[in-house]
Amino acid sequence: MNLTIADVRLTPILVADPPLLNTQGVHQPYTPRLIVEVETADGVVGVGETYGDTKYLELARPFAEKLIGRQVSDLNGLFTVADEVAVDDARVSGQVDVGGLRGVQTADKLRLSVVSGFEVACLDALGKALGLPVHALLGGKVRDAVEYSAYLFYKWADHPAGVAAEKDDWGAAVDPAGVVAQARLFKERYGFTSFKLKGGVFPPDEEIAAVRALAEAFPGHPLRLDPNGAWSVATSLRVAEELGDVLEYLEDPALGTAAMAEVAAGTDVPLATNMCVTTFAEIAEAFGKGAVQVVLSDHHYWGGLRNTQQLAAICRTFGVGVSMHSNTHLGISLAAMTHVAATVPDLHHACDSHYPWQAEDVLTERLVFEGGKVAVSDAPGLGVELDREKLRVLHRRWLDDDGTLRERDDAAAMRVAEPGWVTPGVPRW
Ligand SMILES: O=C([O-])[C@@H](O)[C@@H](O)[C@H](O)[C@@H](O)C(=O)[O-]
Ligand SMILES: [Mg+2]
Repeated sequence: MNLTIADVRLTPILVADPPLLNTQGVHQPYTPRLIVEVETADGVVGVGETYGDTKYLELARPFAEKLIGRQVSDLNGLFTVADEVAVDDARVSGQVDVGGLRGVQTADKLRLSVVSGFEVACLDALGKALGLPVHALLGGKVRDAVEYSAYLFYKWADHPAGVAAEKDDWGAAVDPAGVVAQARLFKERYGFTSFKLKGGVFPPDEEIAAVRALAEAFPGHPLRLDPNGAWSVATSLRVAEELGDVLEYLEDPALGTAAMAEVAAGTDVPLATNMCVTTFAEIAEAFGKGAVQVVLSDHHYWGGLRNTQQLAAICRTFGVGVSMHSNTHLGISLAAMTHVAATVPDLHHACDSHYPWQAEDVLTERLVFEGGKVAVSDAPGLGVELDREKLRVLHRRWLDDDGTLRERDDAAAMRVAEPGWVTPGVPRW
């Protein structure tokens, strides 16, 4: 068996995305992702996926060249190689990613986001070569299915008139009744039993009313609200007080560790984050201050599946919960999330996933949620197969784009509907 990396292919794509609202604005009609393929000298191909904005591509290209001749089994070596890839300072100093939605922006985090795509591709190739599923390479699954939550968004029925976009069949959701109707659809289509609402879109009282409506429609079901740091400490505490009886946790109510610590000190509602703890360097302060009770790992920016396991071990040590964050992603990443989640013993919350919003994928068969869960595949590697024709079509879309959609920019998308729109200052309420 020859595990030497003989070829690496990078395919940036644009994937259709519905008009989902958040505190920054609205999703663009197409969003960038990067598909990574690693091929061994024996012709075994492993696939990975990560963020596709230009700054990730800029790093992925030199990184890919350095991998030729290395072993797909050399997962630790990926971090050494990453350190050799220069990050343009202009990409990080004073910069935020998607208006701050992905937390702090550092050179290391950019590198790790690139590493994760390659790590998953190497694990997939290694698993296929050895005849083992990825979860086995990570130490073995402790559960046969991984639970996900319905990721509810305020949403328009369509992208603004005149904008080239794919039509979706979810309809609009701009008030409590719309949110409940969307939740019912999620339950009907995928069997989800816990619900997360992306907040920070409307004044807090409207979002409180939406969560109350969800609690009435789905009594006893775990509920979460995530305004992406849009609220002041006082507002966060008021929301916690009003919804404390129905919330499983409140996610990033206020921005930054200091504000989160203040909120945490004033409420018994657990706080979750995918914004103030997104790197190992941020853990000590946040845990020391008791700022967060659940860390939502995103294996893309934490540096892959094995780093996610390390994060889970640190969380366990400090009595902090762990679950998973999601940003727009396709089936390769859902498969990767499912494999690693299957290996984490203390996973007590359903993971997030945007996957139901992505009608397009690059796989021959979509992953399926049954009863809100994805079954953990025991097939070699990730257990997914790349559909080259679908990949070609989505890549063509990326090639044809004039550059405007190659960077995620929710504020720019909002300006199409509201020309004066600027990214709201924080706290917004
Ligand atoms: O897709 C969105 O609009 C979300 O707001 C996303 O960008 C966040 O990273 C995320 O899902 C979250 O939980 O904060
Ligand atoms: Mg969040």
